[in-house]
Amino acid sequence: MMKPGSKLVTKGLCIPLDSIGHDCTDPGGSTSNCFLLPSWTGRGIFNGGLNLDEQRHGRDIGGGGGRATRKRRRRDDDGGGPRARTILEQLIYDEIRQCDVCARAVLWTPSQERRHFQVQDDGQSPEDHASPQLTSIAERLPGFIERHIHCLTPMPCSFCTTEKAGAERWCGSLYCCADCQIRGEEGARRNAGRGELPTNANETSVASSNVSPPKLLPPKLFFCQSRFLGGGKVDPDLATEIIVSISAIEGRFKSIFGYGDEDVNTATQIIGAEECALLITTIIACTNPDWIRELFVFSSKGDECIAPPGYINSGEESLVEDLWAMSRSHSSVSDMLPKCNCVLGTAFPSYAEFLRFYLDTKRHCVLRVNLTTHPMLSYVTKTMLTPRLSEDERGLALELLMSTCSISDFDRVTKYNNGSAVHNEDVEQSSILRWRKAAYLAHRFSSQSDSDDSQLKQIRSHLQKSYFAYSPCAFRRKLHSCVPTLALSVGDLSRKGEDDSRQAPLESLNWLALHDIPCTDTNFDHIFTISKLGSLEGDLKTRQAELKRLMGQEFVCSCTRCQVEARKNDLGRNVELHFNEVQLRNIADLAMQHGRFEDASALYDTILRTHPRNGDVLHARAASYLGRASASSFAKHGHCQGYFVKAQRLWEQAGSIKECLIHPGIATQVKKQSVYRTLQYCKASLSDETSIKNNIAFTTYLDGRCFITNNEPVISLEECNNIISKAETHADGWTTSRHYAVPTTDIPLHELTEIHSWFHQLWNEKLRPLLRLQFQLTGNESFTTSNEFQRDIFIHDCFIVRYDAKRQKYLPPHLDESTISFIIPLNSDFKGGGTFVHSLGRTVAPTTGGMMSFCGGDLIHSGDPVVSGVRYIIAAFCFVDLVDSGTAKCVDDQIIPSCETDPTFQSQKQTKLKEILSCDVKAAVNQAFFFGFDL
Ligand SMILES: O=C(O)CCC(=O)C(=O)O
Ligand SMILES: [Fe+2]
Repeated sequence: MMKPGSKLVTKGLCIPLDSIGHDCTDPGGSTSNCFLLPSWTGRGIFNGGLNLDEQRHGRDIGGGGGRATRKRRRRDDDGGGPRARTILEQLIYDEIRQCDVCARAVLWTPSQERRHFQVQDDGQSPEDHASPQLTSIAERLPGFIERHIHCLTPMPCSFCTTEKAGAERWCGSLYCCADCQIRGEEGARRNAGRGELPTNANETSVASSNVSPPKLLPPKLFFCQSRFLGGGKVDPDLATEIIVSISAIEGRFKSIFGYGDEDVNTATQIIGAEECALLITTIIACTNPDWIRELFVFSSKGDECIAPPGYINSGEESLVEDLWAMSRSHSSVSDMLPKCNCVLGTAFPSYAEFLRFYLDTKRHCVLRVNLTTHPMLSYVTKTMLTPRLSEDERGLALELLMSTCSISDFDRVTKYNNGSAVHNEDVEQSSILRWRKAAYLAHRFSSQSDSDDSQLKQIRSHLQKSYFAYSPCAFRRKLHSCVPTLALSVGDLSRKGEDDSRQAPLESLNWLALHDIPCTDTNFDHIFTISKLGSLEGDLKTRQAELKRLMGQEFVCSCTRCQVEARKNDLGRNVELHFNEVQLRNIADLAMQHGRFEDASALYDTILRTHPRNGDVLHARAASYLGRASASSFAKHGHCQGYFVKAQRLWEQAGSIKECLIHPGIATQVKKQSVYRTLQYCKASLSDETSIKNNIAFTTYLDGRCFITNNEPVISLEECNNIISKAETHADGWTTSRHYAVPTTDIPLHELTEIHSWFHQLWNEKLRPLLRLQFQLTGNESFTTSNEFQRDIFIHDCFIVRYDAKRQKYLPPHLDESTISFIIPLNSDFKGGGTFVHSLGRTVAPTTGGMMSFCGGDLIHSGDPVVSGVRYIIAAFCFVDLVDSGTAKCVDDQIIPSCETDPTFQSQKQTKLKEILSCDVKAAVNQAFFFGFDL
């Protein structure tokens, strides 16, 4: 803290006007020490929302310079009341200019130097060397100077983050050390030519201060999906810290606006609901400049609701620039909140008016957001072009979509599909996805029975609700990392751990721990990092280039991921790397989430060199093989290039390591291997199998990518009923979150012990030969690399699925993680349902006990909504892979410890396995730890 009485040396001064306005301490609104800021806020200013609109006068600060598209309205009605005419105000008017650094209104001293504050901590009283007027202000308003001395307290530089005494203050909220100050090349380029402000070309300080600070971006608002690894946990002590700091912000929010949770309506009076909704557009847009135009267009809703024409398609002085400028202006909620006072109790008549206010003041507001106009949803409306739906139905579908599908879910589903190999004819998939989903929802709506009315009402009331959203800019000062620990996540904390996250309403923004965050460091800045990149999926070069573009040419990211990737060639080799296991693990897990399985494999291998018995890493390593297996194109290779078999062998070996027994993931895989006899088939000789003839007739669709059996079932009606009854009486009940992106309500077959031997026989005698025949796995060796290998089909996951009109009715469009999937309907006493295959353009449903088989990883399909009754099916994900004569080893065998052969251990293992598998694996998987705050 600066000592009282520190000397303020002002060689020219840049003082954000709004901070002066806020300094007014005159509760009665007397004129003595109030400032009126003419036409600046676009509304009246301080003092309890007193609207001084009519009194606005003064010079046009924009003055024709600055940004061409953002000229301030000039008010020449200079006849304001006495309040407007205090000497002080006049002084200030004379000194108002637009700061060329922060682009806000500032006081400007006659010396016209573009320097900001400098502090000399010599214990002398404040003094202004350059401006008698300001000295005069200082004398009359001691608090005013104090305030700025306070502001000049050495701060961590916003750009390099080192705390430096005498760091300079760029503007209302950015602190920049001298080193960074001269680096803002990007800013300088952008500022060049905006010569409206008084300059003195002969003074070097002018030249150097013509440099804008490097751009700092708000965090990207992205939605974390935990594919294999279930999110992260945060050390409880750290979590408390964050919650404390966040509630402090929230407390500030409440005290500023003077209301608590109960008085939520106040907030909508601040800015109309419509505007709020559009502001969240802005907020989201701020997180990704590339979205802005699109989002603004999509969020247009009639004339009063669109951004003024000048802001769209206006070339280089575009909205994007403005938005970035805004995001630079404030660094914390407490910094920005006081400035919202000026509009307390008012609503903007139109979006244009609001936007003008927003852009002119550059105030990030805490807002109430009405989700009915959420841009994401408008976007959905726009692309929802289904001919099946009438206008009304479309509206209803949209409503229902909003109520049942969180953005994160929407994002996940589309991402999931976009990320996978998709056949050419499915290029329209994303729009199909949207309308298809909407169609389901419309369908669901139209099938609402009377008893569901209350649910509908609930949905409707949910839609009427509006929500608070903090601008992510508030958290802008968090450090960037290409392997961030945090992401902002939308959702309701009270529902954490619930099975169906798709149902979570968008009631809060939370910080989501992307992986475990241990409390190892007292410097939270380094622990809590976010990504400022739009996408983390790029390689080192791409990311560094993008970061330079975003943060300034000098910016070099030195996060662990960048460091590790710079040494990519050393991964997996016997070279000292100096990265710890946790760091490598986080980077590898991120690669898994991105589907960069090769990168992930190399990183896991590196960890396994030093921690060969780490169950988590072995499991993840096997999962990376499986990822590569499902990324292999069946059409191109005809098999998984050995990766499925490698994954299985690794799980087998991991399951034989003492330390790995307690690992639920490995235990499950080992159990599946024994139920589906995966390894037995992997090692079996195929000669006897190829002779199996199948006499089950089927019809071929889509050039051999989809088959449906004709009339003869593969399992009898009695068998179907038996499975249903076994499933319905299964002690552990139905699971709803086994599959990460599009979960079904199901029971895995490996849990239904009573039917294991029946299923094995069915697989061996009917299903496997039939599938081998359909997908030509026999007699077509052109896909294999040598005579040593033959192709075969393996089950990776098989489960009984349950749909009903009241719980899970349908399954959204998706691709399976499989080479081949099959579906066997177990009953027919329901309405609706069936498998919709998008390339076929219709819903297919084999007879009960019949089988539909298809390239699950290539064909988009979905489960049509069940309208009444309950639909049961067996579904399975299978992989086609290469099998050798039974002796092949994984290429990476050397990194895997050998199996324990001790017989005592083997029997302990069996007991332990049973124990693990009887416990609630679901709970173990749902370990993501959320922390944050309700809004
Ligand atoms: O319900 C259906 O017919 C489709 C099921 C499905 O696609 C799946 O479980 O992956
Ligand atoms: Fe599927």
